[in-house]
Amino acid sequence: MVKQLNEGILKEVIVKRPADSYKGDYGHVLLIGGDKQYGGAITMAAQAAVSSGAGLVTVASDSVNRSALHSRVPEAMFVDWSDLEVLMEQIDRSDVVLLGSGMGLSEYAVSLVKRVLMQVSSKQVLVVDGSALTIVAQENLMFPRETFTIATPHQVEWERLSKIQLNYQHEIQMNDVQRQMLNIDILVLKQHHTVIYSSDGQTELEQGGPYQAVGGMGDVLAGIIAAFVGQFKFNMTQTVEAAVYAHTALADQMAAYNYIVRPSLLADGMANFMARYQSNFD
Ligand SMILES: NC(=O)C1=CN([C@@H]2O[C@H](COP(=O)(O)OP(=O)(O)OC[C@H]3O[C@@H](n4cnc5c(N)ncnc54)[C@H](OP(=O)(O)O)[C@@H]3O)[C@@H](O)[C@H]2O)[C@@H](O)CC1
Ligand SMILES: Nc1ncnc2c1ncn2[C@@H]1O[C@H](COP(=O)(O)OP(=O)(O)O)[C@@H](O)[C@H]1O
Ligand SMILES: [Mg+2]
Repeated sequence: MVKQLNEGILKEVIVKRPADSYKGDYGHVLLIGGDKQYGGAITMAAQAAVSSGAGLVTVASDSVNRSALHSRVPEAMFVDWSDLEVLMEQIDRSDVVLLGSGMGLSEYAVSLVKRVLMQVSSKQVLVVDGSALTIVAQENLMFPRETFTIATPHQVEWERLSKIQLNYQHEIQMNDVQRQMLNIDILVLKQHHTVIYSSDGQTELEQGGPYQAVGGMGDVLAGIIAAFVGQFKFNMTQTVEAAVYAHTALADQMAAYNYIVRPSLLADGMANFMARYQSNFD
């Protein structure tokens, strides 16, 4: 049976911060993506990660994106992704690695995806989005068994990965079998009513609408998920459910007075949204 997500998940997961905590308690998130064409995608993911409470955010991207990223998200650190030695050190030091938003499909991107999948260990949580999903499918790669892996495909990315055609993706059982075969711990199958698959079962999101059909909306979701799993020491499935619910609940609120929801504004609105839904709020 597919459960429906509701607002209760936010109060379960988004807790008030202890007074004596510091940035190291809230996760070091490394975002790898953004080629010469898609710098905006990784910038929006970084914006979302910072605004959703990640303690430390580092972006590894094509060097062409450095100043644009810093002008929008000065909180984020930057690594040129062509410096593999530094990048591998950054992976070892991070709690969460988000791979793929705006990464593109170049030969270098393919080699980088292979390298990152080899480097991550049981110490990191891996979030795989966008082009990295297409690369994994095209190159017949496997997600690493020892690393907790969250994949966030839209339906065509899922078709490439799972070989399940779009028309058959309502078959819950079939998607779950493919999830397990691919070593994906949590599958966020994005669509009009997004479904989350994990060993805890399936949950569906009833909220959301076409005002979210804007390029970058998925990149922002990936950044929110990465920040949530980096900071909330809670059941992993529920943490991802809270991230998915928060992303769309805020979009619904913004759509009350906007024809479409700009992903970058949604990213910036997350800190305010989380303050309004945190539990133990005095
Ligand atoms: N500002 C930036 O930098 C941005 C950068 N971005 C980055 O771009 C990279 C490529 O990602 P992508 O999703 O744009 O392209 P891809 O994986 O080829 O899939 C599209 C193909 O699938 C088809 N399609 C059919 N149904 C669909 C559905 N429900 N949902 C989606 N697609 C559907 C669609 O059909 P068509 O629309 O052509 O008829 C088309 O043939 C990725 O790394 C991403 O992060 C973007 O986030 C945008 C903002
Ligand atoms: N009509 C819709 N109803 C509900 N959610 C939508 C709709 N269209 C898009 N979305 C949401 O927007 C996001 C789009 O993700 P994705 O296709 O990866 O975008 P991008 O790669 O451009 O950032 C997903 O979270 C998806 O569920
Ligand atoms: Mg996407």
